[in-house]
Amino acid sequence: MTSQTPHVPTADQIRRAPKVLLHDHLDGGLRPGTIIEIARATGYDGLPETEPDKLGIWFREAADSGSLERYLETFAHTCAVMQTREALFRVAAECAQDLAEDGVVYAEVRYAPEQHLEGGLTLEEVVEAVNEGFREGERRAREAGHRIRVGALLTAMRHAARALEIAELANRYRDSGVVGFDIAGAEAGYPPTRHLDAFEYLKRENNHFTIHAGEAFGLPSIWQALQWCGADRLGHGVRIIDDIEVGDDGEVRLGRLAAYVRDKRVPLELCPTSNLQTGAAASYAEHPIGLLRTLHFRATVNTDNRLMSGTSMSREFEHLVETFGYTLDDMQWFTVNAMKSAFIPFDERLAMINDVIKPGYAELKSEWLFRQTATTSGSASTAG
Ligand SMILES: O=c1[nH]cnc2c1ncn2[C@H]1C[C@H](O)[C@@H](CO)O1
Ligand SMILES: [Zn+2]
Repeated sequence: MTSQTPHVPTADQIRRAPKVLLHDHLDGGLRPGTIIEIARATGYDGLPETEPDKLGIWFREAADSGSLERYLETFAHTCAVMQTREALFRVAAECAQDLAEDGVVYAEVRYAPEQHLEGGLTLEEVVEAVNEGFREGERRAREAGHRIRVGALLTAMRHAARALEIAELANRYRDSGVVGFDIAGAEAGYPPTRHLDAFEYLKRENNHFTIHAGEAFGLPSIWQALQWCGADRLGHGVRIIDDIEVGDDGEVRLGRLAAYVRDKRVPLELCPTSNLQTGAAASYAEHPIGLLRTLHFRATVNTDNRLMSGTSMSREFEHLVETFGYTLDDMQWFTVNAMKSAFIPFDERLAMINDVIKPGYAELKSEWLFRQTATTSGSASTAG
């Protein structure tokens, strides 16, 4: 009987389960206490709160605006305290530590180097400081008994005009810590094709990129990202739901674009909580991730901005487990999907799946079985 019962994970098991994160912004994941300390040290006096708990709440509430543009305004404060080598190193190291502590075993963390030049750093110095911070965070995590690998994605801001330069930067550091490229920022009015030269350059270099598309703007943005720009993955891509029809009888019909995304196994970097804040979805229950998982799209679960959303990988999964009744098998499915879609070489992805992810879930499932057996025999003996 127990073997047919789904393994619904506890909060502790969700935290200990190996998780893979493809979409997380470095400037969206700072510890509130770190923001306050760096602001004091560097003389930034624009913070709306100076006590860590209150500042954390402020970010969550300010980001909870229902619009991507207003959500993005909060990054002025995090970027303001990420303008020196020391600050970038610290933020990156703490990011790797926090993710490892949360059970993330592989992460691709993105940031826009062009937003960290106000203190006089060069683009190269920014990338090197962040890379060194990630290595330090990985080392500290190892010391604390956690295993994590972090790769950087370099983002270009879509309203600016530095995408080719940032793409070239990503290509220069591809063998030293940078695994790919991305564009982010306000989507409406800034279509991906504005930066076609950067994407074409990366394709000629056989490099990888993802594009924020289908978050605040719908199908045309996704279509451009895939068919004009050649994106390997979609940042969000949640609005692909607009091309899926579910009839009253439950019959599902995919439009041409949705069919292409599913047939080609295009990875969707879904970020449920972030979508609730920017208005892309009304509730967890109504979030397209439920249907996309049922239809076997290459869906992955992500945090987007842990500070602005007050979230973590574990919390995202907690919401999904609570809403959709997901089991350890579902968690493993999302995690393997993410690992398959990472930008590191195939053999390294495979090794992560076979040596870390599958054994990790197998262990949790056997724990679960043990617990069930103990409970059943316990109740049997009481009854008897
Ligand atoms: O969800 C997002 N959509 C578009 N842009 C975003 C999102 N989250 C963060 N950004 C922007 C703000 C950051 O300053 C920038 C680089 O990480 O990327
Ligand atoms: Zn994002």
